[in-house]
Amino acid sequence: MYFHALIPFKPVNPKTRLSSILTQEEREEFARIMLEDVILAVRRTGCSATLLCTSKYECRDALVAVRKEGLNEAINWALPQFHCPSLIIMSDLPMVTPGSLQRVISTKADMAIVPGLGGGTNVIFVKKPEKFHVEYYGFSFRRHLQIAEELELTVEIIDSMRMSTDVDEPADLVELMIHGHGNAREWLYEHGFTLSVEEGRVKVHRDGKEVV
Ligand SMILES: Nc1nc2c(ncn2[C@@H]2O[C@H](COP(=O)(O)OP(=O)(O)OP(=O)(O)O)[C@@H](O)[C@H]2O)c(=O)[nH]1
Ligand SMILES: C[C@H](OP(=O)(O)O)C(=O)O
Repeated sequence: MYFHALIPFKPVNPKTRLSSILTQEEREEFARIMLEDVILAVRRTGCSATLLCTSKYECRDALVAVRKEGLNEAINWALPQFHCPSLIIMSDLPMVTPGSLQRVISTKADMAIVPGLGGGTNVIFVKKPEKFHVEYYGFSFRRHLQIAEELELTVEIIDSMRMSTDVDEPADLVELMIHGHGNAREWLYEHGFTLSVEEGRVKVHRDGKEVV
């Protein structure tokens, strides 16, 4: 099946919730590397990708549309232009694999959705994107199910640790450092992050100092 992926991406000052452990320059580099891991997984499923970027961005492996409006507005601008099954996937899912995406795109339902940690939405696959719209932020997972119900779409909810773990908060690094496989995980180790076990709990250190 041919399908297309939309990946929203904020290249400048991204991942502010990681500001306590990464400088702005590091967050920009880390966000870019997570995005590259996501693009690689998407392309390995045979899918092409378009980035919806808030500012100018060079990418060899995807088309880039610069959209300065907010996340919802950018995606809702793009959706009606796609006349094939479409994937909307966040750029901060560096644990995603082609196999986990394959489960999403092979759904028999009209739509598949993967929740994010804390009520968000990490992946949506919709067979008729021109009819759909998104409402991210807050309890967006519930809102996207409501939108599907209003449109009378059948929905498959996909239970996947790899795709549900978006890297937002310092504590999310633990999962990436344990279960990651790509360049984002490598980047953390190369930049001095390590794991240790103290009093039965897994902790993250950077250059010997506990950060999580
Ligand atoms: N096109 C577009 N994408 C966005 C925008 N804000 C965030 N994104 C992307 O949307 C996805 C989810 O965003 P967040 O998890 O909130 O990422 P973030 O805004 O970089 O992180 P925080 O500053 O910690 O909230 C990521 O792929 C971001 O790169 C925006 O205003 N426009
Ligand atoms: C965009 C938002 O992401 P979060 O802020 O939960 O990472 C959401 O999934 O609705």
